[in-house]
Amino acid sequence: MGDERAVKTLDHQENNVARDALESKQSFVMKCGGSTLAALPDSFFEDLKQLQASGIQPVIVHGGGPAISENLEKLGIETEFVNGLRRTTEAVLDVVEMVLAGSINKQIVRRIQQSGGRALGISGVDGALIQAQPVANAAEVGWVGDVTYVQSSIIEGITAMGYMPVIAPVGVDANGQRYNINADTAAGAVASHLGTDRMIVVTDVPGIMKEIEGTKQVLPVVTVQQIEDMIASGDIYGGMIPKVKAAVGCIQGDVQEVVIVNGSEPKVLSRVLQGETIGTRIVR
Ligand SMILES: Nc1ncnc2c1ncn2[C@@H]1O[C@H](COP(=O)(O)OP(=O)(O)O)[C@@H](O)[C@H]1O
Ligand SMILES: CC(=O)N[C@@H](CCC(=O)OP(=O)(O)O)C(=O)O
Repeated sequence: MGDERAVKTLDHQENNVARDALESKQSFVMKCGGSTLAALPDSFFEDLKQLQASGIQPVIVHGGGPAISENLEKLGIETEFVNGLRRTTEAVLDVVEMVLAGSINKQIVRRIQQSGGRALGISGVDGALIQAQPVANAAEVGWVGDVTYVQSSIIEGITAMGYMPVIAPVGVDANGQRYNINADTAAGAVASHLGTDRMIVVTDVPGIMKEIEGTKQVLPVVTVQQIEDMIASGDIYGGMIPKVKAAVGCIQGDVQEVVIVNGSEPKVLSRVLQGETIGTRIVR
């Protein structure tokens, strides 16, 4: 066998072709959180299918944090989060890949197919789709990755075949090392590299909320500055932090807006795409 470690670069070709093809059609990236996956009604997937049938190309990136935690617990493997990132040992990484690229990914693909849509599941490892490097605080969190590149020609290939890609957020580097990537971070990177106009983040709350005069209200629009202030004040905390950070990261590029919505709202995706005021829009 040759020295596999000598192969240091991963494929970076043809992304411009992919971008041109996707830009000629309306596409959007949808991130679907583990908090909401099981509760998503059939009507959510029917809406997705209708969008696909009308020629819009959805690209899905999913999470699955609660299912990972459940499986780790069953196996007696300890888990903890450091600033929203799961401390990922080799043993945790095995379970992360098994759950995200296996059961959760296939569950979503099956639900889309049941609604009559066409979906193809893939993880960030396949075709080196999501290329990653260790996060800055890897000494603390272990095998957690930051995205360095997204091989978007693979996404274009899948959509050109008439399927919507369903992507599990596991990354890979040139040495074949796998990384656990926060799903919001992965979705933001996919949206940025594809250059889609919009990313829709589907979660279990109706948007970014703030207490105003004693009542919790959904903010219809927030700017990057407001997000920074709300993180500093503690109004945005926990699982909302990686979402807003991913949003801020991608709206600094080609992505025009990121919308955070509750997946149980009827026809939420098509309503966002039609420009209805729903959830929270994050704008520059
Ligand atoms: N300002 C905020 N507005 C709404 N939700 C918030 C806010 N700050 C923190 N959160 C929390 O973020 C959670 C969503 O993040 P998370 O549980 O990680 O969802 P997902 O699995 O969809 O990624 C909400 O359920 C809520 O507890
Ligand atoms: C590094 C890191 O924390 N990765 C996440 C990946 C899954 C995820 O992000 O799922 P949600 O979108 O459901 O939270 C984890 O291990 O839980």
